[in-house]
Amino acid sequence: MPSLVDVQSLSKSFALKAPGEAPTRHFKALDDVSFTLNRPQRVGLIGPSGSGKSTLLRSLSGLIVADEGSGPITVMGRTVQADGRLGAEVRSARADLGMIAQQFNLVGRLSLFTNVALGLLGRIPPVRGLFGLWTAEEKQRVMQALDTVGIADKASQRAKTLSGGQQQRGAIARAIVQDARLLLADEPVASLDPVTARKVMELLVHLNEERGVGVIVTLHQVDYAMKYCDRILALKDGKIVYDGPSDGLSADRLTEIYGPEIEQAYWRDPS
Ligand SMILES: Nc1ncnc2c1ncn2[C@@H]1O[C@H](COP(=O)(O)OP(=O)(O)OP(=O)(O)O)[C@@H](O)[C@H]1O
Repeated sequence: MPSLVDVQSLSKSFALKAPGEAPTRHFKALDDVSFTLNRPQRVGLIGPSGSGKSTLLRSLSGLIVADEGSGPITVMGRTVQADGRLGAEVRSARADLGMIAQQFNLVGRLSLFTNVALGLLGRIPPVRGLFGLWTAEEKQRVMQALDTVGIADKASQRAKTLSGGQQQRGAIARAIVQDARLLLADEPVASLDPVTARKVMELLVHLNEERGVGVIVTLHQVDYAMKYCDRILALKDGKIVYDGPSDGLSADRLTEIYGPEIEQAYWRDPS
């Protein structure tokens, strides 16, 4: 069995330049990052602001192309990118990747139902999706996914009229319909209140435990990462400084990783 995701020697540099001037130097946002998920775990990706978390997630999905010489990134054995180029199999690798961002996950003017049904696009002829010609079985699948995340009653509502938490649940339903094997979530609870945030995190745990979906989630709240994830990857200055079980990360180690930002890294869960 190929690993769910494998990242080898991933580096990503950005040019630093003033407007209108040639780049003066390069800055490494990711520096020789390697890790593997051999089974569907819940990985909390943490680290201070600017440590490279989003850059890593975007590299995993092929939205960012890494530096030349970076080793391959594979998802279920298919190459997303290698040596600074997207792989030939990137489209089929993406079919297994679900993505959730902090905001703007859904197309506002489309109904929640249509947004979730768009998760089918990688697996059906595009023209059918374009005209919304879903089969009865597909419609049922969409409604079941909406039911799983608890917002089936909102199916016909335009996405832009949904609350932030409902939109996040819609994005999770879309990943369910897509039958994603790995979910990449970039600060999915950052703009939510603690109660809604908890519900969204619990849905990610459900996806992982009941459906065997691997989850890599960036979180500003270290306590959320420790509570809901079984593995923590901590980044600092673009390097992995911790990769291990959530209960193996001591408060001292966290303070060392976050520095003065540690004060803001906790969102004390009221429960
Ligand atoms: N397109 C870009 N051009 C130049 N620099 C970039 C670009 N994208 C990211 N960076 C830089 O790379 C570093 C890592 O950014 P990234 O967004 O991955 O950090 P992060 O850990 O997700 O931060 P945060 O927690 O604040 O969201 C930062 O210093 C950022 O300014």
